[in-house]
Amino acid sequence: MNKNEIKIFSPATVANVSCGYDVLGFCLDTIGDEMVVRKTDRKGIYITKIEGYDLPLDATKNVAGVSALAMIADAKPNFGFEIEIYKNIKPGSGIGSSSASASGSVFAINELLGRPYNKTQVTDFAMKGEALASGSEHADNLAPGIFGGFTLVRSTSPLEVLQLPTPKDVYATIIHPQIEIKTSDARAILPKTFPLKDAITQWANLGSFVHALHTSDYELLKRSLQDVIVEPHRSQLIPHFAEVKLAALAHGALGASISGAGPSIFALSKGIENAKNVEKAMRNVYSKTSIAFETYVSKINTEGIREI
Ligand SMILES: Nc1ncnc2c1ncn2[C@@H]1O[C@H](COP(=O)(O)OP(=O)(O)OP(=O)(O)O)[C@@H](O)[C@H]1O
Ligand SMILES: N[C@@H](CCO)C(=O)O
Repeated sequence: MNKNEIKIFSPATVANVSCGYDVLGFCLDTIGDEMVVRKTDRKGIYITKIEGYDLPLDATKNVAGVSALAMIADAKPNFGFEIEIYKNIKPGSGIGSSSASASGSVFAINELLGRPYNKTQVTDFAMKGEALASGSEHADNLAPGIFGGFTLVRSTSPLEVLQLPTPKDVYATIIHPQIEIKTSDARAILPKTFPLKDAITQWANLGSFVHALHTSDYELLKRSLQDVIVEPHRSQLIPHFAEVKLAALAHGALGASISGAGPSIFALSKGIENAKNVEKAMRNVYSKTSIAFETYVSKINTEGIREI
């Protein structure tokens, strides 16, 4: 018997991970949204409650509704769904706020339907919602949320997601300065073409990063966490980015860069003590400014979205 209602935790995620613009991502554990989804007799998708941030209740204007509508257009159930969203991830934060909603609704509906779709298909429906927020279909926040751990999106059409191994001692530190950067704006400022020598550097780093995950080679991980394509352009949108990055590296981070489209900055470290030292160093930089901020230290969440 399928359930009538489910409550889920939909975690925040870090996309790009320095060397993997639009393809690489990982899943966090200490911050995420909660959602309740229940079956209802009236057909369609109804967002009945949103707490935390001011977002549209209209299902066609909310990423959670858009992905859910795409799923039910395919599944054609003879009932509908009500969605309640309890948001903790600030929209425009760079840690996958829109992605958590777009993937959470379809994960939950798939569970209530008795899991007719596999994780790749769930991600495909979620991409329809994510496109509403960013103006393009990309899955580098969605895939780690749905699959857990580190993921690589080899292709979006057709969608192919590779689940990568998570070395057991890797921890993430996030600093989120409370300014908003819209993903669509951060995408618009990027050049359309790049010098071949930069592309070579970037794909060498991406390949090495994936190899480092497979072999738990922390020194290689450190050398690979570099972005010569996107960071030089987007870092100008984030106050004190260079100081935060330098502070993180000086206090033991393996690497640091912009989380997704920013303004959040992430660092990866070996061991939780290093990750906490990096948090302190990052906080020191912003403490000297008038910009409000939040920080998080998190293990890599290898499960992804889960029922609670
Ligand atoms: N359920 C929702 N949750 C969050 N944002 C939503 C939702 N529905 C619609 N939006 C819109 O999506 C935009 C935020 O998405 P955006 O991709 O810019 O931020 P983000 O998801 O935090 O960033 P990133 O993808 O870089 O991690 C806002 O304009 C917001 O109004
Ligand atoms: N890869 C995306 C992630 C943000 O949604 C970007 O950086 O624009």
